[in-house]
Amino acid sequence: MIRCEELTKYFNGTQALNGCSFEILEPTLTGVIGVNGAGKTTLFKSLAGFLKPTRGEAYVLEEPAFQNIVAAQNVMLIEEGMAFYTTASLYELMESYRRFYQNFDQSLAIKMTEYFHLSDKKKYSDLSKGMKSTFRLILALSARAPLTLLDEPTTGMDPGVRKELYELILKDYIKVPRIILISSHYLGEMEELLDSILFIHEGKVLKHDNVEEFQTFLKGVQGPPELIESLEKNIKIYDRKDFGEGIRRIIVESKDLESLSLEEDEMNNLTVKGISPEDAFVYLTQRKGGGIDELYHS
Ligand SMILES: Nc1ncnc2c1ncn2[C@@H]1O[C@H](COP(=O)(O)OP(=O)(O)OP(=O)(O)O)[C@@H](O)[C@H]1O
Repeated sequence: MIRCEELTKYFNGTQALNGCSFEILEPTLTGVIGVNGAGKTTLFKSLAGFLKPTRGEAYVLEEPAFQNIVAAQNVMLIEEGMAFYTTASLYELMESYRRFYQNFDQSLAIKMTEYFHLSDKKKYSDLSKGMKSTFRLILALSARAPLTLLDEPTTGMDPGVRKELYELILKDYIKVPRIILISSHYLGEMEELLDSILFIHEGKVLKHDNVEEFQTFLKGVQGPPELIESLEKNIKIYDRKDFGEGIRRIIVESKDLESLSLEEDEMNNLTVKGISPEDAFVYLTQRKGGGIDELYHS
């Protein structure tokens, strides 16, 4: 239902996407994660047909997305910088979206604005940052578009409202399953909501898998430095920390650890712990070198 084939986008020489390829054929609630500048917004804008690829293609319903009316009518993208008629009331904005999206659920939109105490007579420009995000999300869910792209949907919201909106997204998805992609820096908060994660790094897909895989594919292995050192020689290490007192911890891939087929006495000297997807994301993207400490070395 959506597919990117070697999608590449440069802005005046700046690489935003660089051979990004993946496909999603079934309804899903997928988190799109990546460090600042990884290319998430560019990917969303490409799928929404706003950006002409430099190379490759983004397809929605088998149609190339760029400036394609079929694609546009089936994609709803919300992002912080989206342009609204600033003088229009929330009611007028809802009306204009209702006219464009054939499945727009107006009664749901009205119920949601009432629930979040957003007067539909107010102008969008008069809303607070968090209220603007809430209203954009109301529009996005009410549109019931087959492809719903939520770019940082909880910007400016306090933790309580964020929690309610995650619940809202999940309820709405269960009611009307469709492809919903959510980019967010709050992976830890969203984890329960998602079924899959699309991990973008330097304009490419680094990993696209279900949440369970992200929860299990890295492990922390802790034990005496000599024993850990013997493991390090044979497998890829994502992180290493010496805690003193004869304890060292390394982060490795579960499959690599299994491939070592360690003896029982070796295993008894090691503590193996799971790594959350949020921490896995940090280990996979961390800069090489000494980290922040390095900045303070004279
Ligand atoms: N219109 C533009 N003109 C020039 N460069 C751009 C433009 N849009 C994006 N870029 C560049 O493309 C790269 C990817 O940006 P993008 O906004 O897609 O990243 P992102 O993953 O959404 O980042 P963030 O998490 O900070 O929102 C960045 O280096 C950015 O500076």
